[in-house]
Amino acid sequence: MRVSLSHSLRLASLLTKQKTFRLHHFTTTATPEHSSGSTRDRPEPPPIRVGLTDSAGRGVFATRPIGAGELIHTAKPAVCYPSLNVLDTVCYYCLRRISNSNGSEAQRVSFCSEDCKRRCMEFYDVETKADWAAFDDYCRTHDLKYPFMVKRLACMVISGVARSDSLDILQPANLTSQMISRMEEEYGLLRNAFRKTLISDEHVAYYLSSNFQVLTKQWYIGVLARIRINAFRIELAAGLYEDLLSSAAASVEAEAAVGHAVYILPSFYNHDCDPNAHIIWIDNADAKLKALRDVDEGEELRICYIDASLDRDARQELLSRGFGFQCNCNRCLHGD
Ligand SMILES: C[S@@+](CC[C@H](N)C(=O)[O-])C[C@H]1O[C@@H](n2cnc3c(N)ncnc32)[C@H](O)[C@@H]1O
Repeated sequence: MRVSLSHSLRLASLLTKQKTFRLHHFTTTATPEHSSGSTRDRPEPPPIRVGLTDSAGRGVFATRPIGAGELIHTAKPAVCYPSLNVLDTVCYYCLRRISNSNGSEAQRVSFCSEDCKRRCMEFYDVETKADWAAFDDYCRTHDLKYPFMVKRLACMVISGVARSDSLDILQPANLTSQMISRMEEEYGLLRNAFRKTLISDEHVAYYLSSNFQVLTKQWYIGVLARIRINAFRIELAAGLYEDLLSSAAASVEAEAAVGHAVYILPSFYNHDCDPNAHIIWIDNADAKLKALRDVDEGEELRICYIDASLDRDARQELLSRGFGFQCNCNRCLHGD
């Protein structure tokens, strides 16, 4: 299907806005081999465009032939959060593994570098001023991971380092009334966490007064609905996998998850059970999108959201339950 020009332009403008207001959190770079001469310092835009597909909403298309194994682009998370069981062994900001935890007893989180610490402090300051006991306890008891990302985003918004609408461009999940009720309960705990302690802090109170009112119940539910469909579980591949060409993300032998993250551009990649691209993480939450095979100009780039080695019924069940769609990729259509 041809993409309408007005749609492309509207999307391009939205993406441009996203880039400008969140440069710190959303950057992409093209493969370095394609920069040369005077443009060396200015990375070329990635060889892709976002457009409409026939049957899967928006998708990512190659704007030139892309070779197997080529790094298509990288992406920094819009928001990420470490898995609770590795809180003391990964960087609280970028999710890099750290062998010697440098978190103090009081702080209980660690950073891999001064740079990560500095970036994180922009919003971690706000986080530490609130009382998260009830919120954290609720999430742990109910084995919920995504609300921790909303908690971080809320702190980023209050601190002024992220906009409250920074995930609005992403597709939201359809929510049942049961899901909404639970989110409302979580939201109450989030509000209380801030209410309990922030008022006494002048510095935070200042940010709170200008940024907190946008963090409504609708905001919380909207963000979670987007995280639900677009969050990636991050498993760091060892360095030697950097040049691995032939395995889909789900089949890369990786260590256990270090956390979850949401990105902007990578969220536009649709799913295929026989994908031509994959997303990998080498050192930290920075995502690398790579071509798994030669891709023609104009071809849609798709990644695999799940374990591609599962049988058709299991894949369909997972995709329907987790993402709310019926996969009609060639593999599924041929019953493979
Ligand atoms: C991460 S988003 C991908 C981008 C999305 N198409 C959009 O417009 O923002 C995932 C959603 O895209 C759609 N999708 C992705 N892969 C699909 C597929 N193979 N078949 C049908 N829908 C698909 C589903 O609605 C799914 O919930």
